Amino acid sequence: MIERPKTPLLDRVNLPSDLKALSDRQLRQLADELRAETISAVSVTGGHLGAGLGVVELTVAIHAVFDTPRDKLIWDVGHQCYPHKILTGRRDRIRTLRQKDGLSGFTKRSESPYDPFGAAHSSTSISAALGFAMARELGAGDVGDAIAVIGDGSMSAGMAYEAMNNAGHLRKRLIVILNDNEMSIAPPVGAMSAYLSRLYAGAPFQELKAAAKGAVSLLPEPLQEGARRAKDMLKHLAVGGTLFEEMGFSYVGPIDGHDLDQLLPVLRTVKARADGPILIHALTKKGKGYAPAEAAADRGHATAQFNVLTGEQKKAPSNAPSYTKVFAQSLIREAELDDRIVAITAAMPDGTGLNLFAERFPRRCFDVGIAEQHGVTFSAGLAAAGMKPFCAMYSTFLQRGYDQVVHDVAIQRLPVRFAIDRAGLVGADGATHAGSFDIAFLANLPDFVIMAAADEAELVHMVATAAAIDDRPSAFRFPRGDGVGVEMPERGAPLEIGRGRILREGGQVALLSLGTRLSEVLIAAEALAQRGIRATVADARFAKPLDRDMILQLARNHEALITIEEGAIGGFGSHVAQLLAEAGLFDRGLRYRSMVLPDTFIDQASPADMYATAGMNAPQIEAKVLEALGIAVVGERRA
Ligand SMILES: Cc1ncc(C[n+]2csc(CCOP(=O)(O)OP(=O)(O)O)c2C)c(N)n1
Ligand SMILES: CC(=O)[C@@H](O)[C@H](O)COP(=O)(O)O
Ligand SMILES: [Mg+2]
Repeated sequence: MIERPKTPLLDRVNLPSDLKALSDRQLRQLADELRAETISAVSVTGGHLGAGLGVVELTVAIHAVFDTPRDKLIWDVGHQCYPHKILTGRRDRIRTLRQKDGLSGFTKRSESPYDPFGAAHSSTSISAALGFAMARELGAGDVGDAIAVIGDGSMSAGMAYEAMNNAGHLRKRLIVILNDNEMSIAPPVGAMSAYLSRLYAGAPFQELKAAAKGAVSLLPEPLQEGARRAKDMLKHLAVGGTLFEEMGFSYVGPIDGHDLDQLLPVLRTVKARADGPILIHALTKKGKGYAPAEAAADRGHATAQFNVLTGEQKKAPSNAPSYTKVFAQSLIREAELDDRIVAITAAMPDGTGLNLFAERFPRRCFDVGIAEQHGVTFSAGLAAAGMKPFCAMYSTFLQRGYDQVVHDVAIQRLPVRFAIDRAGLVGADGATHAGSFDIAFLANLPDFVIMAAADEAELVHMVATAAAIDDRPSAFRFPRGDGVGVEMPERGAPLEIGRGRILREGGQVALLSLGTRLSEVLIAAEALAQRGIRATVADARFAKPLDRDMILQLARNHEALITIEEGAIGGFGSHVAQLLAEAGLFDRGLRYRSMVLPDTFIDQASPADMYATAGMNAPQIEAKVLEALGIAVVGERRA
């Protein structure tokens, strides 16, 4: 178990500059304390545990050797940055991680000068670091070294190679640390992952190669002797380069990323001698030093609050299945009937539920790595060849594949089905992971069919509908978390395309909901009834094509029409407004309001709190109706 040292060094460290006074032996002690503090903090807050535990020694070594914040340390994704936050003046707030008004779970420029570049989506670090490096070369600002720390999973994304390609061409000093723990969220896939494993297996080969190049001193001490001995042998051998060297990087490694006796000398040497792009390959263990994390299938990637002694997580009980599970089970049922159905995930098999699909249909499920752009076009290729691809992505990550959605899918009218999980506000991951934009960025594409599930039963039908749409692209969206507990259909029945449904007849005001705000709308309608206001409630089901007949009827037969959706401006409400304007209904005095996410990025909190901030919970819907009808409420408190 984790033991707290008697004289904590961590108490003497507030900023990285405090590390400069510590000996290497003390840095080792500090690393142990930092690991214990990280575990303790995450046990209280929940969050990304395994990745941070894997970089504790790297974090200490980088801050001990380099001069942050002048040197720019850029963590890829940023989910491993908790130890970094503790060492950079944020220890006093570390138990507010991912909470409302607390520290972000990722790096964030507005939070600290030690976070020079924010992240949360992967594979951006080398590009950003190269930007800093070139700004330094051009004399801009007070910029020292630029150091990107990128994981092996994040190395599967095209952006990382685009950046290395550029860096190899520019040939300026740039430090990339490849944090290779042989894990993404799930075990990593792909040829690159296999290549890194071969480099790992070939550690002695690196000694030989370094010897061949006379670069022995760049190796950590324990490897130097072997390399020296190998030198004679090498006189007669030809030694090839790693992929990184072929791309213009010097390559150092692989080294043990938990051994400060290797990390410190390598980083010091690199700091003293690097004169171009250099990649340090560090081997680490995700979850290192905390047995329950090391033993977990995901190596403790993300966790709820937990008991430090047992590792047991505290999870809230639920009476309803998660939307993700309902999607996966529905897709499996459809796929049992149609062997053209295939599923695609970009490194999120568990998060999208496709792990279940893969168990049932291993040959029909593709994990393409963190490669959303490729995943979309790969799906388009499958569709063009007559398959029925379900491309399952989180709303926020689909953003990365937008040109592919437009150029490869929509323009060619290919029937790719986008299963968009984590639609709407997601909670603790905050603004970077909010699924705010997909309705807007898809609904403006000609011929797309776009659905939003109001509850988990609706989701079953939408999966069946998407399976049946074979002549054009389609998408259905659903939120993070559990359903509302409605009765579930035996199996999905395809919906009529572009038809909504009326759930409650009122007559005075019409509330037209798209997605899971429906339950809040129904609560608001009930509260309005208590005031004697009769509200009609409709579920649009489709953001595209719109149910024109239903919407025009609602507009003509009510004093006011209010739309509500879990998406940013420019989505469903804008399309409804366009329809109403074209039909001349504004000229006839219709009171129309559109409730959308506000034009601001909302920081992390619980989803309910975030929706309160967005003004989209039941009391705020009720207030919107009163305002639209011109009814003043005096002396009432509103949530
Ligand atoms: C563009 C994008 N797609 C997917 C994700 C979800 N995601 C977060 S971390 C992660 C795995 C990263 O693996 P790696 O870089 O090896 O870091 P590790 O967790 O192993 O330290 C994934 C897929 C993301 N953050 N960004
Ligand atoms: C860092 C990252 O991008 C993922 O780990 C993400 O936090 C997962 O989110 P879910 O918990 O919604 O699957
Ligand atoms: Mg990894």
